[in-house]
Amino acid sequence: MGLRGSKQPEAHVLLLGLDNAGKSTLLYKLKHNACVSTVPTIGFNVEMFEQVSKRDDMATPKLF
Ligand SMILES: Nc1nc2c(ncn2[C@@H]2O[C@H](COP(=O)(O)OP(=O)(O)OP(=O)(O)O)[C@@H](O)[C@H]2O)c(=O)[nH]1
Ligand SMILES: [Mg+2]
Repeated sequence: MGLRGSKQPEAHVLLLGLDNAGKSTLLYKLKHNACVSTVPTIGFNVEMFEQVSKRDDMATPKLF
């Protein structure tokens, strides 16, 4: 892991919370770096991320 040419490690992340807690908003903010209008999710949302943001990018997250 971490060696040049080696495969990036994969992670599966489960985001849980109460109804209307902001799960979808957070998911799409992280995915698209944009604040999107949401409707209550029926079932669940699945998104794939190609690369995790660098630590510095996440140091001061601004959702709104
Ligand atoms: N003030 C404030 N409102 C937020 C924040 N995050 C989300 N919201 C609002 O909360 C409401 C619900 O957000 P969602 O992301 O749809 O919540 P959810 O957890 O996915 O809801 P369900 O899919 O019904 O479980 C929306 O009106 C958002 O705009 C936040 O950090 N601050
Ligand atoms: Mg939702």
